[in-house]
Amino acid sequence: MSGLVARLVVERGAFRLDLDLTVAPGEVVALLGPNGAGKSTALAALAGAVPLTAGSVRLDDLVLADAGRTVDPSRRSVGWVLQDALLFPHLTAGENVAFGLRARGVRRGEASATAAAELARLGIGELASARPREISGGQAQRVALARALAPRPRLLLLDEPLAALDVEVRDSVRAVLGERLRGNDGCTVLVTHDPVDAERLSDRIVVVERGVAVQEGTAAQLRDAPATPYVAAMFPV
Ligand SMILES: Nc1ncnc2c1ncn2[C@@H]1O[C@H](COP(=O)(O)OP(=O)(O)OP(=O)(O)O)[C@@H](O)[C@H]1O
Repeated sequence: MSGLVARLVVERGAFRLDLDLTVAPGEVVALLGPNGAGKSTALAALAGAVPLTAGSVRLDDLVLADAGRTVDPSRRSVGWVLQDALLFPHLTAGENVAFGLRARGVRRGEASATAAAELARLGIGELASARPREISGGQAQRVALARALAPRPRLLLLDEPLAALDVEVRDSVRAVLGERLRGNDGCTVLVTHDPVDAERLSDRIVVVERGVAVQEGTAAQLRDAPATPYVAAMFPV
């Protein structure tokens, strides 16, 4: 079966995450939940940055992780974007985007052409030669998204990618990201505590509270029949 099929069991002190997650190719699934629910832990486990206590992560035909084992990062087709762009300050925007492609063995000319095309898709083609200190926070986050998307990862992990942005900038980056995700054939998992991000960017929302999924569905389904007070508060009628 293609796509992501994961059972994530992670124990961190007193906290236990126990989450089943499947994402079809082309699908965007949002993990929505309050602080400390385990969303970032789930994403880090999918990325191989946190070991599984039990369970497994399978992406297409490859097992990326199971208890006590993760596949070498070079064999994982995974892109990860965090709240802060974390660009390399000494590289231009185009070089930042090309970096991941070069690391995968893509030749310099092809990597820079692909990087330029990806920056253009995210609406910042004119910034390819700019350095991170010359661009705004919203532009930097678009560069970080371009860097993750350019190698066409089979799995894209977005951890609160809009949370650090001002409201107006947030709306425009959300719109461009939504458009880009609609044309993406990989699996995407978006972590957010913002119901607007979840509703606008995902096909399906999984609500996580205290390490477990309490409900899943579209925003309309969650609004119609909220399973917990948190879901009711996030999706008022
Ligand atoms: N490095 C760590 N070591 C031990 N426990 C941790 C570590 N990181 C997170 N935790 C614990 O794991 C639990 C889940 O945290 P996590 O960051 O995954 O939640 P979250 O839903 O992403 O919340 P937030 O929105 O606040 O980031 C919390 O109880 C937290 O204290």
